[in-house]
Parts: sequence; C-alpha cells; structure tokens
Amino acid sequence: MARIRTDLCILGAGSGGLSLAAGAVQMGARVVLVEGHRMGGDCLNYGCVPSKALLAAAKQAQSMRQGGCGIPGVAPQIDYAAAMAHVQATIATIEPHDSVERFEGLGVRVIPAWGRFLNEGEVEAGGHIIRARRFVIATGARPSIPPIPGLDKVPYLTNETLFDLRERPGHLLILGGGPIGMEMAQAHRRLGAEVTVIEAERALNREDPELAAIVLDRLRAEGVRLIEGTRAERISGQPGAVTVETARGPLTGTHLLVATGRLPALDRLDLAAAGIEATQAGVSVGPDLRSSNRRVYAIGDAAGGMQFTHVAGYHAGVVIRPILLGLPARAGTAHIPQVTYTDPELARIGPTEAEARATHGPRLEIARFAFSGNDRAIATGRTEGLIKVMVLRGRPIGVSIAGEGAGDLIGLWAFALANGLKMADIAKMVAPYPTLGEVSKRAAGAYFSPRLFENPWVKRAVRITQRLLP
Ligand SMILES: Cc1cc2nc3c(=O)[nH]c(=O)nc-3n(C[C@H](O)[C@H](O)[C@H](O)COP(=O)(O)OP(=O)(O)OC[C@H]3O[C@@H](n4cnc5c(N)ncnc54)[C@H](O)[C@@H]3O)c2cc1C
Ligand SMILES: NC(=O)c1ccc[n+]([C@@H]2O[C@H](COP(=O)([O-])OP(=O)(O)OC[C@H]3O[C@@H](n4cnc5c(N)ncnc54)[C@H](O)[C@@H]3O)[C@@H](O)[C@H]2O)c1
Repeated sequence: MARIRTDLCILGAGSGGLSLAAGAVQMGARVVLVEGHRMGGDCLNYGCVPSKALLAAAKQAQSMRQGGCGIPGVAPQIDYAAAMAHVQATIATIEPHDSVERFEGLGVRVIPAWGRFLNEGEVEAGGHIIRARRFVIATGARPSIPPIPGLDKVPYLTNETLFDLRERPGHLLILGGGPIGMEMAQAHRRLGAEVTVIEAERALNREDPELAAIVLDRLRAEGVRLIEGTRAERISGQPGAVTVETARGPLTGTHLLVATGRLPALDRLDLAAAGIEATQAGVSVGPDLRSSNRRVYAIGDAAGGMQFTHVAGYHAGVVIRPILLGLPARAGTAHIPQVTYTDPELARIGPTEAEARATHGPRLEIARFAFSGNDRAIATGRTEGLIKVMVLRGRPIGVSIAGEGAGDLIGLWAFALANGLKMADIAKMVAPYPTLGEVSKRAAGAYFSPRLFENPWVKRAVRITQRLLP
C-alpha cells in the first residue's frame, strides 16, 4: 500500500467536500480528496441540478398550456426524453467545474475510491494509506427507504434513478410530500404524467401551513392528487403496475418514487475504528463541527441537521478556519435560508410563525404583505403569494415567502438576519418599481404603519408643527 502524508484529507467530493478542497488548497494546504463515486456528489448528479433543470422544462410546458396576460394557452408537445436530455445537458455543463481535472489543476490530490478509517489518524482508500493532520467527513446522505412490507419486492425509483428515465411515467406514485416529493410531483404533472402523492402527515410539513397552502393549492389545481395523513401499509406489483395499500384504499400507478427523507452516508467509513461517534442523524458534532475524534470534522449532510447544498458550502467555510489557521469557528443555523422550488416557490429563513410564537409568546410581532398588492405581480398575472415576517424587538428573526421568485426574494432577508439588521434597515431601502422585491419593503412598511399612522402622538406632533410652521 502506498502511504500519503498530508495536511487535510476530505472524504466525499460533493458540495461540501469540493468547496473545502478548493478553499484549502488555494490557501496553501496539502489536500487529498477521496471520492468513491461521482465528483459533484448528490447536488450535481442526482439532486439540486437535475431537479431544477426538470422543473424548468416543466415550467416551460405549463406556461404554454396556461397562457396568460391575454395570450391563450396552447397544448404543449411534450417530449419527456428531450426534457431529460435538457437535464443531462445541464449536468454536463456544470460538471467540468467539479471535475477531477479542475481539482488536480488546483493542486488537490484526488483519489477515486471509497475511503474508510483504519484508526484515529489514518484512512485507507484505493490502495493508499492516508495519514493526515485533519480529516473532514463530507460523505453526504442517501435515500432513506422505509420498511414497508413488499417495498423490497417491487421496482421503485429514488432521486438516484429517477433522472435515468427516458419514458414518461403514465402514473407516478410518490411516497413522501417533502421538498423532493412536491418538486417532482409538479415537474411530472406539468410534463403530462398523472401524479399521486401519499404523505404520512401534512405535505411540506416543516413549512408555515398558511404559506404551504398557497403552493399546495396550486399543485392540486394543476391536477396533482395529494393524499395526506395516510401511510403506505403494503406495496405490491411489478414493472408498470405498482399498488400501494393505504387506509384509504389501494392506489395503483405505473411507477413509484420513494421520497421519504435522507439518511447520512456513513456506512462505508468504519467510524468506530477512529473513535468517531455517530447516530442515525449523522456524525455527532458540536457547534464547531468537530467530532469525538478531535482530528476529524463532519460537514454537510453527513453532519446531520439541515440538508442543503448551501449549508454544506457554509460548513466548509466554517471548518477551514480551525483546520488551516487554528482559529475558533462555530456554525449557526438561524441565518440559513431554504427554498422549495415548486411554482410558486416556497422560501423560509428562521422559525415559522407557530415556532416563533411558541418561543417568544406575545412579544412576537408579525408583518405581512400579499403579492396581490404588488404592481409587478399584477402586471405579470402572478398575484398568488404572501410574505410573512416574524419580528422580535424590531428585528426580523424569521421570514416565510410563498410566491413567484420567493427563492430570490429571501436573499435580502438572509442578508438581514446574517448581519443582525433591523426592520428599520429594510424600510430604508428604496426598491426599484415595479419589482417583486417591493414586497419586502412593503412588509417592513406594514410593520411600521400602525406605529406611524395609528399613533396619537405622531398626529399631535404634526398638528402642533403645522400651527408653528410659517
Ligand atoms: C432531489 C434532490 C434535490 C435537491 N435540491 C436541492 C436544492 O435545490 N437546493 C439545496 O440547497 N439542496 C438540495 N438538495 C440537497 C443537496 O443535494 C445536499 O444537501 C448536498 O448535496 C449535500 O452536500 P454534501 O457535500 O454534504 O454531500 P453530497 O453532495 O451528497 O456529496 C457526498 C459525496 O461523498 C461521496 N462518498 C460517500 N461516502 C464516501 C466514502 N466512504 N468515501 C469517499 N466518498 C464517499 C459520495 O459518493 C458523494 O459524491 C437536494 C437533494 C436531492 C436529493
Ligand atoms: N429545494 C431544496 O432545497 C431541496 C429539494 C429536495 C430535497 N432537499 C433536501 O433533501 C432532504 C430530503 O428530502 P425529502 O423530501 O426526501 O425528505 P423530507 O424528510 O423533507 O420529507 C419526507 C416526507 O416523507 C414523509 N414520509 C416519511 N415516511 C413516509 C411513509 N412511510 N409514507 C408516507 N410519507 C412518509 C414525511 O412525513 C415527510 O413529509 C430535504 O429535507 C432537503 O433538506 C432540498
């Protein structure tokens, strides 16, 4: 076995591992990056990128079908294989950025193999023994497959196989109404498939129900059949005919997509050999993302917590400080946004209204503004939408937005929360007219309006001043 000595060994070349490798090598560290499967990880190959590309194709089809602004709709000619070719072309365009060639060009040593710990300070991968000053586990997550009787005997899809389809499913059954389930439900419905979602609780149940309802109403109106509060009890069938038995009766479709959550991918690592503690949720880490083995950190999906590409990238930025410079660093969550890319989009940062009320009680104030009052939304015919801001002592602590462009609109609030800005700072902003961005300013306006317009002291001050002014 060849021996390698290095400063930093990263396991997993997905969103987190790649960000860390690029940053660390360019700052002068010797970096070994171990990847057992595809560079770019889940996000590029089976996650964010293909799902957003398919949603874009579906949105194109829907805008033709729906028409609007005086232009009548037309029946789109949908070629599912062509939509999937667009998905693959999107991946192929982004791929070079995450490639072995690019990282080797930066000076990273890439080992294309699965890695596993041999002891507290060594990893074995592809016939190499890597001894590093620090290790970072960035091995991501994979679909969690629920133990439903019969599921192991039928053909089913996950996000890892869905994008390989070239023939449109006639009727796609989806187990799970989380972000994966709802994004893929809308994409497939708009591309012409029949779609039924079976959700054990409430669809999009981590979101504010009032805002989730805006999205779910739209999906239902487009023909997605949503069966909530129902578990799959037994599954049977064969290719082309899969039946899910539920308390509300059997449901039969041509394909089944399992989207019931994701579990950290730790099984190949032999964590015990390195004294690294973990639970089902992920590697056990403190706020500094350090594991029970002080040489080893975990980032991204492998660290449990929020499963998003931007979180993996953020984690990379957090651990680079102690690893390269010995400086302290802590990862927070209060300023992390998340977006479900249905149409309309659903974006959130911080707690929902119910969560914020449970923590802060009557001290919490809520500012809201509906997209129906935004001139741009009216001009484009996209008036379904709402922004809701949770405010504590003049500062926003949480924001939920459902509506066209919500994922971009949440950016302003992510900036505000990351920098501890106040509602007054948002109110100071002059937003260009007519833009959807005005909804943020109007929400801040809604917060100050009662203070300004319903305040007898303000009225009295104005009357006195008016008497005194020449
Ligand atoms: C369908 C879908 C859509 C999504 N959409 C979004 C979105 O729109 N926005 C968003 O922010 N997030 C989205 N996500 C989540 C996002 O993809 C993940 O949060 C992100 O990829 C996590 O990055 P990571 O670096 O932790 O892991 P990954 O990107 O999964 O990378 C982990 C890598 O580690 C490798 N690996 C695993 N074990 C080993 C080992 N023992 N040795 C060597 N290599 C190993 C894997 O092969 C993989 O390449 C989506 C996920 C899915 C499934
Ligand atoms: N736009 C985005 O940023 C985006 C998109 C997709 C995925 N992701 C990430 O990937 C993660 C995983 O997504 P996901 O949608 O698979 O998981 P999820 O955990 O968010 O949702 C899974 C849903 O499945 C339901 N469920 C679980 N077991 C069930 C069963 N037996 N029968 C019926 N329903 C069942 C749950 O109640 C839940 O609502 C997300 O939490 C998110 O972090 C992000």
